[in-house]
Amino acid sequence: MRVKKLQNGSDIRGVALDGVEGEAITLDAATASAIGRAFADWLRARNPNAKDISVGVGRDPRLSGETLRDGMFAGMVEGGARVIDMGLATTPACFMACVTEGAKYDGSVMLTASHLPFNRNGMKFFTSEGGLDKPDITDICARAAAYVEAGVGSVTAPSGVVSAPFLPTYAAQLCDIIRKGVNFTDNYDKPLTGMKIVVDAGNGSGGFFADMVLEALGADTSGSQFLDPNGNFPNHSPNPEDKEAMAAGVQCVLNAKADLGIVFDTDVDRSAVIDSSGKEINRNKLIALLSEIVLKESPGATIVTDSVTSDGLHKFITAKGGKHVRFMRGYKNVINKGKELNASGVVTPLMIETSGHGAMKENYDLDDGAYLAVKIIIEAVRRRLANEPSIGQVLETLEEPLEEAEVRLKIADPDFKAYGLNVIENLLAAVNDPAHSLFGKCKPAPDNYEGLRVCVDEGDGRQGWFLLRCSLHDPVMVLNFESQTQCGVQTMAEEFGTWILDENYDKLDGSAVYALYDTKDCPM
Ligand SMILES: O=P(O)(O)OC[C@H]1O[C@H](O)[C@H](O)[C@@H](O)[C@@H]1O
Repeated sequence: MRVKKLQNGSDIRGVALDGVEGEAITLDAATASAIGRAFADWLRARNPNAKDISVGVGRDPRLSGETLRDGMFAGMVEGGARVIDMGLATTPACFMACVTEGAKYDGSVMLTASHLPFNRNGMKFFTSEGGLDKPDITDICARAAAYVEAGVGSVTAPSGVVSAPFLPTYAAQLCDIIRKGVNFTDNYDKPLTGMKIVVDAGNGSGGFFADMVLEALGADTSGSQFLDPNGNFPNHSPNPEDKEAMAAGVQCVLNAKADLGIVFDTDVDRSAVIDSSGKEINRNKLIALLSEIVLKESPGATIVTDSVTSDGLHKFITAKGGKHVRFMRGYKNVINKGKELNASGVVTPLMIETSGHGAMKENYDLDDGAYLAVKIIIEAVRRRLANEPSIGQVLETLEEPLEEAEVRLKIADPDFKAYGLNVIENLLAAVNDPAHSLFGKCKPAPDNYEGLRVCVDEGDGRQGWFLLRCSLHDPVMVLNFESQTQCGVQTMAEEFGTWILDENYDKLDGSAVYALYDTKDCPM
């Protein structure tokens, strides 16, 4: 097993189960044991004087979860740690266990591969300072690789592991936040009485939110769906970016005639909501809604997002008096940028990716889908009682693109990063070259933090854009388009496709972009 290859940015990801052709297991109990021991060592190196190192381990419902957990426990105990089994958990709850009285573990691990298919699994690591960063994971993987090489590491769960489920404590914390947030109702204990809120947890870890939070606060959650944890994810991918998942959530809200619907990803670090009319509030719309909420609390504040957010979102935030920093893709990049701005005195209450990973300064800079849902619920109740327009109506001023598309172009070069950066550099030269006829009326967008975002004048005051960047992890280039014109994406794709053909990029597979214009069907 090549442990170092399992690093995926600030997480660990691998194939943990057989069953998918061509996907051999890369993350087994022995590897988990080595990683567990490495994490215990890493924590000990961080706290050399600590008498005792405690580590909590939680997991999502993946079928490989218990085997990997047992391996981790074995390695951690061999590494001298005291281990606590938190059982079914969410990623943000695992962090909260490091800062909550009564737990306050030195470290925690969440076994999850987010929304990826059933055969994958992975790990996210926390201390009281938040999620570990890329260099920390590199360090842990290097330590683990040495244990794997030396052939040490038991995979049998040690005896005496304490079981201490943390979700009830975490849910009680969320209930308290809602109670304090809506304390203008005369029913402090059950402030959601009279509200119907449904949850679609996609059979991930998020089902607890329906009974332990919403029902505990008096809401009617009947009609909620896929609350039971099931590692086969038999209904839809638990992923608020996924069209099928959102369509299922919309149907759930409409069938139940609910005031609000909430869709979680598997490990609940991401979410989206649906208003009572069935309007999907994910991606740019979710960011807009949360911006509206935080800009009321902190007028003039800065909001950090990833790079693929829409022009409409930028206008929305600035029209509300906020400042928008359109940073890079990658939730850790977005969160770290927000932390950096806050540290330098720039008020930045919200850092959020279009994927639904959203963190707030007031909540430990932690990307927590349940916390975002809590903020939106508080706002929905406030608006209802104040007879203000509903949360869906807030988004009426958010301009939405007429068409949008994302394609991924494979790079067949071992040095794919350098290859991709070179393509981007050449694209910039072509866009800046007035003699270049290819892109006609276009110019680089200001503030490109990654790749190249190109603004395209589509005539009659309309503006589209496309963004070419290197994937954070894969040997691919990612190309996003947004257009305000019918067939505008097709036009931009054709110009881009022609350009890469002219440039003879023999290691860049353009088929996904050609497919956007080979078909005469549009709009997207
Ligand atoms: O660069 P890409 O391949 O599109 O991947 C980007 C994505 O990678 C991971 O999934 C991270 O969790 C996301 O935060 C990030 O947006």
